[in-house]
Amino acid sequence: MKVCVVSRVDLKEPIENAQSLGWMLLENGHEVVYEDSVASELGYEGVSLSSPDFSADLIVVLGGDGSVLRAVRMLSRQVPVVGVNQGRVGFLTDLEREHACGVLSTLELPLAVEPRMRLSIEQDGKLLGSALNEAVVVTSRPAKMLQFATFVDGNKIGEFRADGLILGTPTGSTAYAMSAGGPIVDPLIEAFVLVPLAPYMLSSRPYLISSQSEITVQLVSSKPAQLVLDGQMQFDLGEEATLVVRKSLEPALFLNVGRSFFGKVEQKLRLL
Ligand SMILES: NC(=O)c1ccc[n+]([C@@H]2O[C@H](COP(=O)([O-])OP(=O)(O)OC[C@H]3O[C@@H](n4cnc5c(N)ncnc54)[C@H](O)[C@@H]3O)[C@@H](O)[C@H]2O)c1
Ligand SMILES: Nc1ncnc2c1ncn2[C@@H]1O[C@H](COP(=O)(O)OP(=O)(O)OP(=O)(O)O)[C@@H](O)[C@H]1O
Repeated sequence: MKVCVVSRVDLKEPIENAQSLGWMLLENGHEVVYEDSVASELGYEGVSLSSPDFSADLIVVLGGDGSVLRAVRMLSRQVPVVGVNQGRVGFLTDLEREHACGVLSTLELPLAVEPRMRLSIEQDGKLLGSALNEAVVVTSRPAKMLQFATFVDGNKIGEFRADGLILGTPTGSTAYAMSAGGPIVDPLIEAFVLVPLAPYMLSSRPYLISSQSEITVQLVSSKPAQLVLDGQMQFDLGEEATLVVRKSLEPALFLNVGRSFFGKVEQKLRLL
């Protein structure tokens, strides 16, 4: 099996662990490559996840949620990913450090994989990018409200004023959408979660919408706004921008290590 090791590079410990994990995998007969940024820290030649000819059977990410989101985003083509928690929360990292070597040394092909829905976001027919957690539209000017009109398959579902709007996936339902009052969604369900951010109305409810639908978000106000994908990619939206969001044809692929989603909700999110 060919394994690509990715690590956050802002801390020494994950880089050292990436090295020892790589050695352990080699001893177990696997081929090991390192992603460019960690490879350069270790003095190796690395591989780029975004290269069109990148290939691996598995990507092991040492880091937190940001590192997993980053790795999935960089991939030119989705391959199975598993995170080893070296972050604060690590909700998307299914392996804790103490169990990582034990689990990874016993892996064999074919791997058990869980597809995770992603979003595909377009503006004026042009693809802006994909998101595993969410697309957020927020005002560029703090404490100013935006006005949105939202449509599902062309049918208007509402027009409201708010600080912003989150359009998330089940994977993202435990992230920003949760903080904004959205439901926790089992990632085995495929759906969009639409949650307004601080809507200016007496009552507002989040929506759970079929993944087969096409969602349109229209900025009615002409105030400056930004689109942020997974907290990592930012776009300035022009006046009265219209975004179309669909289910991406390429889901992220998470290695299934048998960790219960609801167990993680209890262990990692109850006492944040
Ligand atoms: N108020 C909020 O809750 C809020 C605000 C901004 C961004 N975010 C989230 O941060 C994500 C980016 O993560 P980052 O680590 O690069 O940024 P970050 O460093 O700002 O941390 C965001 C926090 O959200 C957690 N998180 C991220 N994805 C998660 C998921 N799917 N389930 C549960 N927890 C999750 C991370 O562990 C981290 O503690 C964005 O996609 C967004 O969902 C949350
Ligand atoms: N290989 C990398 N190269 C450069 N920056 C990286 C790399 N991996 C991660 N980062 C950045 O390092 C920072 C910390 O990463 P990460 O989100 O994984 O840890 P955390 O915030 O401690 O954990 P969590 O998100 O689980 O709470 C983030 O800003 C992330 O984008």
